[in-house]
Amino acid sequence: MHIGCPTEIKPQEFRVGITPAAAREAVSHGHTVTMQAGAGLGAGFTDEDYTTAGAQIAQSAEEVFANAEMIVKVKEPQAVERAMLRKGQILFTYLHLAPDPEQTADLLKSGVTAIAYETVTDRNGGLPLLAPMSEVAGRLAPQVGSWALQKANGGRGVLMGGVPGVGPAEVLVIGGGVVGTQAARVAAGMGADVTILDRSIPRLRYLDDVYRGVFKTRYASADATADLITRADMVIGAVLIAGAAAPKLVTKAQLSTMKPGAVIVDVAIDQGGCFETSKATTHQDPIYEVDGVVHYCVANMPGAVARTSTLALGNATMPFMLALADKGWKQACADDPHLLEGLNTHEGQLTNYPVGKALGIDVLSPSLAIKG
Ligand SMILES: NC(=O)C1=CN([C@@H]2O[C@H](COP(=O)(O)OP(=O)(O)OC[C@H]3O[C@@H](n4cnc5c(N)ncnc54)[C@H](O)[C@@H]3O)[C@@H](O)[C@H]2O)C=CC1
Ligand SMILES: CC(=O)C(=O)O
Ligand SMILES: [Mg+2]
Repeated sequence: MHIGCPTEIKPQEFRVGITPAAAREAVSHGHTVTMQAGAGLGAGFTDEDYTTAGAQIAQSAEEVFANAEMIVKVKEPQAVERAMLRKGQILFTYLHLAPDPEQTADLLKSGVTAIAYETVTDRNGGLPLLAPMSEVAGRLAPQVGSWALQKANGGRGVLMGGVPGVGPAEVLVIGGGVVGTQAARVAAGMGADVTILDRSIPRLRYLDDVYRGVFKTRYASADATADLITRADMVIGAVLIAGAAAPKLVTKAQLSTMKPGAVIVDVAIDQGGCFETSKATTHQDPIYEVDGVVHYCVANMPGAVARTSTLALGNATMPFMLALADKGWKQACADDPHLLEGLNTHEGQLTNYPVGKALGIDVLSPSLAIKG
């Protein structure tokens, strides 16, 4: 199969969809890999690293999109990229369609067969292609949040760990999955007083057992959320219902109950965000203020640490990319029901139920799509 990997064009996105190691494996399986010139530079990989691995270099994105049977990327295709997709082509990348009707309409119109990293599952109920980036974003969240807490950035001027005689920052993490756990670990490591809220009691039990008091856990009732946000210096949004639009857990009216200069880091922004006042921002202009509360809502946080993120994402996507290339998407998805859950669009039809529900679009069952 001819696999193509363009340079990411989302603002300040420095990751790349294929590492030289993944290119080498694909070539050793008999596939052709074409990288857009310079695609790996932001992550520290030169064109020579790719040609040494057996890949070819194309001078433009147009050339990559025109020739590849499968496009492997990181972020959702931007409008100019969507215009280059076609029926019969596979797109393997993050999509986050539930909060994005425009992108969904374009993908359906193109006829492309789109497999979204974030809805591929594993046998433990996890999301193996989201998890590595959730680990990165979770570990970054207290780091960017503590920067936003500084006075010059509009924050309360509170130091995460406090100092002897002065208490630490209070950090509330809503959602104790991959992002939430990593965020809580790092915030606690910085010396903050951390509480995790989750709706899953088994998950709270696991966190309590494993972390033994490094942070506190609370059940995420609306009452507990309303109470804890009034005390927090930083609130990190980390909930997910796979594929679906994020539930709004803090309303605009509730912001006035928070401390002036408190910081919200809404990591769940890529699924629409879990604060009513969240809107996606970029690394170039990451924060804004609503009712005295600083909001950080960057939808591609891992792009900030592109080298680490590219290596972690590449490790996770490679076996799936190889299966798609070796067998073709229909056989690969027929053999692996977890990969089939990644199928979001095929030949003009939506094939993911939570996305269909969020957008009010009829869904073709993915198991019928592979038979068609
Ligand atoms: N902004 C960015 O750059 C990035 C964003 N993300 C996003 O972060 C979000 C979280 O991802 P993961 O941690 O991997 O998901 P996960 O599935 O591991 O964890 C989500 C947690 O939220 C909990 N939850 C669901 N509804 C809840 C509610 N109403 N109240 C409290 N808890 C609730 C679940 O029980 C689960 O423990 C996703 O939207 C993901 O796409 C991930 C990576 C990068
Ligand atoms: C998960 C995601 O959206 C990202 O890594 O950018
Ligand atoms: Mg996005």
